[in-house]
Amino acid sequence: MEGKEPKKEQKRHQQKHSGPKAERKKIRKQLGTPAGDDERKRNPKAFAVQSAVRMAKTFHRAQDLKAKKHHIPLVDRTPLEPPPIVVVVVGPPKVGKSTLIRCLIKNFTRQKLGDICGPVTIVSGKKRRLTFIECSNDINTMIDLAKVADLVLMFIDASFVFEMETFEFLNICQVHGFPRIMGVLTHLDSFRNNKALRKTKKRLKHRFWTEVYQGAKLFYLSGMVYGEYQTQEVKNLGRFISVMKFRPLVWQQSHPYVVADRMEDLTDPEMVRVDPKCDRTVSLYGYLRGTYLKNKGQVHIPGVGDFAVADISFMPDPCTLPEAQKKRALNEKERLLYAPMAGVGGVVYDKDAVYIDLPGGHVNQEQEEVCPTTELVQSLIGTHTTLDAKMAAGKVSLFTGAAALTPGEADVRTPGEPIWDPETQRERRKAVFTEEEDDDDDDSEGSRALRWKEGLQQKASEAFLRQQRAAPNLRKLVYGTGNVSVSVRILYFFAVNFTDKKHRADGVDCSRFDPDAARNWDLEEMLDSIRDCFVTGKWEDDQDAATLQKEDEELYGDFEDLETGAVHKGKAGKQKDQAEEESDDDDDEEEEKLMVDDETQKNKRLEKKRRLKECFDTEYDDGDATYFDDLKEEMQKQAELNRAEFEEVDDETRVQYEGFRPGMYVRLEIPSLPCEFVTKFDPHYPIILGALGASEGNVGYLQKHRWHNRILKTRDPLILSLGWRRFQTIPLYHIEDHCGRHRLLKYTQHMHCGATIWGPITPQGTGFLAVQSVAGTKTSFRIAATGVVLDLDKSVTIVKKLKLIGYPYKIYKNTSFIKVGSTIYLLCGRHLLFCCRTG
Ligand SMILES: Nc1nc2c(ncn2[C@@H]2O[C@H](COP(=O)(O)OP(=O)(O)OP(=O)(O)O)[C@@H](O)[C@H]2O)c(=O)[nH]1
Repeated sequence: MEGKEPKKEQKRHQQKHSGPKAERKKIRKQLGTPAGDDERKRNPKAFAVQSAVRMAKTFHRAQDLKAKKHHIPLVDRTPLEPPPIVVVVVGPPKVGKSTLIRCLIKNFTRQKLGDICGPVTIVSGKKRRLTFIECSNDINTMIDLAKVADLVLMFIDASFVFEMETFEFLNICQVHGFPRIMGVLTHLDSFRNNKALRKTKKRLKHRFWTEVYQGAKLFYLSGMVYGEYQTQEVKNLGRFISVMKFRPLVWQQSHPYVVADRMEDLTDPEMVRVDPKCDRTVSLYGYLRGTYLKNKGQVHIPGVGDFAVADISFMPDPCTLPEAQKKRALNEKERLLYAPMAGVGGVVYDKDAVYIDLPGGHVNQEQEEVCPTTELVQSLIGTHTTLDAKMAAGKVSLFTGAAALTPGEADVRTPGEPIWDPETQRERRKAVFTEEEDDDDDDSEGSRALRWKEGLQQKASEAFLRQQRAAPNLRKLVYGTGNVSVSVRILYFFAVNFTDKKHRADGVDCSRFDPDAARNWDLEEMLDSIRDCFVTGKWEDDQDAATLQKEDEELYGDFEDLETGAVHKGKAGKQKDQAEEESDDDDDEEEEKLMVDDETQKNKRLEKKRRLKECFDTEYDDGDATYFDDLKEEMQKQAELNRAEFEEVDDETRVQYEGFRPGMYVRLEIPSLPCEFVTKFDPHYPIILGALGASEGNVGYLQKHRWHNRILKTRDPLILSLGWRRFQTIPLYHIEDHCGRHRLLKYTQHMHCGATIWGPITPQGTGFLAVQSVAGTKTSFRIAATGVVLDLDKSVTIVKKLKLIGYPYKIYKNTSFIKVGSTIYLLCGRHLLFCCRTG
């Protein structure tokens, strides 16, 4: 048998079809018992509670998470044809906002759009339309757009990490209801090192999660190809947006509002010629959102004011959803794009104007190729700063890898101060966190080198213990444990204490085999000597195993099932009964009768119980449904009923009954708007029309934002954003005393305090925020305070501390009259009215 042995084919595994194991498997398959269950039964110790404290903690945590998910179900008022979803694209300047909007529009509609000017509406799918709005870094724009956003795409420049704009917008969102927020990381191609990229991604993701919620989506845009983001990444992002679900926000659901995407000046040109500053009549167009809007109401335009609407009418939808329910994707004709402010609208013919969209007219002109001859001229035109400014902005790096220093900041730059970016020619406001330094592994290298010396003694004792446990005890192995007791005291190292020295000296060497000591187990005496060592033996004189077992049976053998009334007898009991039975042969028949009676009674009882349980189940248990589900179902039914009521009626009649419903494309005519609205019109600023009520006194509750680096002073004007409005007001800060009175504060302190302001009536519980100035982006963190409306009251009593010096005029028992100037004050004994200091 040399050399090549024919290759044996491996025997394949044969599945067992019979035997106990196969039977067990079959039963498990039939019952559908999960494998874990079986393991739990087989090895109960492994699954037993190890620590009651940890168990309690885990349980509490699970319950907390469960309870957090519960919320009062909100009525779904989304109309059958909902308005386009407002996607607000936010981020610091030059982070890539316009580029992404352009890419997304191209992805959905196959059209190129040059300048992103005003809202851009597109049909993104069979049932969804999207309105993209780019948010500039003006605080007013940020505040207004946070109120109407359904989805926020938050851009973060990974090469520069977080900037103040991001946190400002997040803070605004927290106050005005929290829309869905998705992070987008750009400039990832600026990382040369893969490890640094991975670390940055991770760090930014966790920081983002802290601000938004754990697990919030963060998209990575890994680089650009020919001035655009990678097609596949844009496609994925687009897909994500098209299927995203939104939770209705309370403020948005309860207020009708329009984000205007078109504006027409209807003022008579003759009037403008005569008086260029005359009030203008303007018509604004947009999708109605939120809830139903009645004709001829009042609307507020943030930044402009309150205006009565002269006329509202609905128009044909310029960006209609596909009519028939389709199974496949949209065809080219259905991929609509509507952006009148950017000059795209197809053919629009209505009351105010006729628009004819010329295809290709809006194609990005900037992206034309730059030929080498014009490159120099182009670069000269593109220069925004002089050489001096560039020199001043230049940076020097003293050591390789060290942070670059500008001339001015060589020694005085504090964290959080604006940083000049010569590439983008702008100041960037980096957000600095204290914990970031802890995370930074590279920085803490030196300190880590010294840290190993901490707690040396404890570490040594732990290591010794570990070693002791792990190493096999050779003494035990060789000499056995029989006659030597060793105690090691751990606290004092190596203080081994042999307590049984004498015993040990006389001990038998168990390492040797002693043939004399071998016992002959065939002898009866030898067996007798160990007979009582077992369970069945007689351990002690008065404790025989057999008698003990008997006693146990007598004690615990009998028991009565209190539910069914049946009596179970132990073995001993039964034997006793048998003896009795034998003696009472005559009563047998009677007993049989009784037994039958017992049986029928038991059955009756069981039947009664079963019926009661059924009744209980039908009343309280509705399968797996809970109260929450019932509530939701009820709301759903009501919503369907409401929808069905006007389903057959045409839009004209319907509008008269229920008002304009959300999702309609409406035109609002507003007379007497200030002329600046038209003359200074900039489509990059959003125009929002929000419906509202009347003005009155208003009291708010306020806390200074911990990031704002100045304290707020009573009577210093503050700009508040409350409801739809932004307005300037003079707050009075106060704090509640132990006796319930409001004491005036000169300055806000680093804690919660009350603020009384004069402002428009807004429902209690509405959030608001305050800024000291809306101009520019100079200050580090612009949001001065955030809070919530606590109370609506015209008259509030705020007391102020007064310091008066006077002399006792008269003293009567516990009361003193003090004279300050010509006024006499009453001073009670218990200092209820005043605090008195004598001296
Ligand atoms: N290398 C690189 N460049 C990018 C990336 N994203 C954007 N850019 C470039 O950054 C520049 C600014 O992009 P924009 O889309 O205009 O940025 P923006 O946020 O709209 O800027 P503003 O409208 O001025 O606030 C463009 O030249 C882009 O090519 C990126 O991920 N990597």
